Formats: sequence, C-alpha cells, structure tokens
Amino acid sequence: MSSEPAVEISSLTFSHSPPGGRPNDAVVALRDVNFTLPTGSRTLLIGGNGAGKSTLLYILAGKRMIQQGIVNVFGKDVFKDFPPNLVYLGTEWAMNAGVRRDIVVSDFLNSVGGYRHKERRDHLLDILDIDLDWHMHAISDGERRRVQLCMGLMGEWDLLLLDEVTVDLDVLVRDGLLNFLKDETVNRGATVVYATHIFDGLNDFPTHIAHMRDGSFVLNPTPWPLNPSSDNAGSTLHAIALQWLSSDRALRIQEEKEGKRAKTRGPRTNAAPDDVNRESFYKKYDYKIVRIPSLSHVSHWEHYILSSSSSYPFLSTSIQPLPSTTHIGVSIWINSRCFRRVFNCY
Ligand SMILES: Nc1ncnc2c1ncn2[C@@H]1O[C@H](COP(=O)(O)OP(=O)(O)OP(=O)(O)O)[C@@H](O)[C@H]1O
Repeated sequence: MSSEPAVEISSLTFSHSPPGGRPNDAVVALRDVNFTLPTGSRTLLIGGNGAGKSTLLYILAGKRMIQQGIVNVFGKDVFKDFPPNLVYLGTEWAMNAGVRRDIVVSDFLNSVGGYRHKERRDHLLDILDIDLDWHMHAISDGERRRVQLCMGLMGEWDLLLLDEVTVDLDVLVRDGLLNFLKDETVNRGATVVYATHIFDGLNDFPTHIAHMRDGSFVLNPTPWPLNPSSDNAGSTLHAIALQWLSSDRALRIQEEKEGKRAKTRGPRTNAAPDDVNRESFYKKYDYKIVRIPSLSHVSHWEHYILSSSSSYPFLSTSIQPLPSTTHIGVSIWINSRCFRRVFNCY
C-alpha cells in the first residue's frame, strides 16, 4: 500500500457563484479546509444539510475549479492533472434523461466499457443483484442506482467519492455493497470518501469520520472507532451524528440570538412588505375561493383555472369524475404541491 496520502487539502476556501450573479451573491460553501486522507482509508463525512459535503466531493472529483487553496489527489492537482482511477458517484446521475432511455442494461454496461472488466462486472452483478435484461427506462429508482454503482465500480478505481448514492438501495444490497467497498480498500489499497445521512448498519464501515458544519471541519477526519478517552467513545455513528447536528443547530440559534448571524430559518416574526404583497397575491388566486355551482359548470371552471395557469405557470389542475354524480374530485398543483379536494356539486 502506498504511503503517499490519497488526498491532501490545504487552505481550501470555496464559494458558489450563481451564474450571472454579482460578487455579493456568492455563497461560501467551504472555509479554510485542511486535511489529509491516507491511502486505503474509508472516510465518512458527517454534517447537516448544507454543511458542504457535496461541494467538497465535487471539488475532489475535479468538477469545480477552486479559487483558493490546494487540492491534491495522489500528489497531483486534481483539476489540472485528473487521476485516471478516480470515480465520483452522485445522485444527479439517475435524473439524467440519457440513462432513462429504452436501453437494455447489458448493452448499457458494455457501452461504458463493461466488456473490459468482465470479472469485476460479473462479481458486481451478483452483489448488486442486477438483471442484465432490465431496460433502463422501466426499472425502479433503486434498480437504476444498482446499475449506476455497477458502472462506476467495475473498473479498478483508486479513489471513490460517494455522495449519498446508497439512499435508495434495499438493506441487503447496501450491506453487500459496503462489504465490497471494504474488501477493495483492504485488498487493493483503494480509498473511499462517503457522504451520507443514513447511519444504520454503518458502524463497522469507516476507518475515519469527520464532522462538517457550515463549510468548516469541526472534526477533521479522525480514526474510527474513536479514541476511548474521547467524549463520544462507545457511541454509535447514529448517536454521534444526532449529537453533532443538534449542537450545530444550537450553536446557530445562539449566534442568531447574539446577533452574530442573521436569522433566516423558520417563521418570520416581522412580515416584510414583499411577504404582505405575496399574501394578497396568493389569496386572490387561492383555489379555495372557487365554488362549483353544478356539474354543468365544471368545464367552465376548468377553463377558468387553465386560463389562469397560462398567466400563472405554478397553477395546474385536473378534474376527476367520481362514481357519484353529486361529487367531483379536483386536483390542483401549486408549484409542486398537490391539493386534492372532493367538491359537492349542488
Ligand atoms: N449551485 C449552488 N449555488 C449556490 N449555492 C450553493 C450551490 N450548491 C450548494 N450551495 C450552497 O453551498 C452550501 C453547501 O452545500 P452542499 O450541497 O455542499 O451541502 P451538503 O452538505 O452536501 O448538503 P446535503 O446534506 O443537503 O447534501 C449550502 O449553503 C448550499 O446552500
């Protein structure tokens, strides 16, 4: 096993800049990050939503150019000198229309080089319990995720970056996958960095754990199980994560009270003029004010809503006749929320 660190990060600070945004719109996602990861390690990134895990994995995968700091993978700048055996697997892949086409899984895997890694591919087909005759457009989310994992893992990777991709696997497949990854790190010296919010069944997996909050590392990658003298020694990962995230939130609330940061989460006590304007706007177009006088008026009513939809694209509706002649079912979507009501037709 190489003594060279798999990952070396120093003084990394990173901001997301919205396209076309002003410099003031930039969101600082990582602040002064410094750590190294030994080759052969399995590091778990623990942090609340928005802590910066995905941003870090994206940068490690060379998908973002950094503005400040050094990010080396196997001794080289990952953005300029991309390591050939780095694999990044994130959740967005499954959303891509290209992988939801009517293509048979065996063809799909061959089209991404499966024929070059037959032995490893077949091993993964067993672990991930994949049917080569599945069609990519006609399988469940978890089944599609299994195909993604097979695709990503069948080559001999040296660094694997996993961003929450085990979330839709069933527990048996997830367990088999974790054992496979463990074997890869032990037998081949491969390295894994894994961001997840699901901690059950994970206690025996990591060699290191890290705690991220607000783009910073509260605890740099630290050997797991924790040192017996540590506060959390003996606790499960789930208990530790719960405690860390609770203290993160308590700290934020404390800082908000002390005026060190603006309060942006939760209900607003002082309605801004904008909120008042929005309230009167939404009240005006609130579906609840619609009354349907009789079944014969339904098509007229539907026309009313549909014509509103063209002016207000967040509104859409459908009307379902029910077996009863005195009631109709109405579904109205405002943005992505669906409100269903059964209306009495009088
Ligand atoms: N494209 C973007 N533009 C602007 N800000 C962003 C963008 N992507 C992420 N952010 C912000 O950067 C910060 C870090 O986000 P990131 O996605 O890295 O968090 P995360 O720890 O992966 O969260 P989660 O657990 O929800 O996946 C957050 O404040 C987030 O709102």
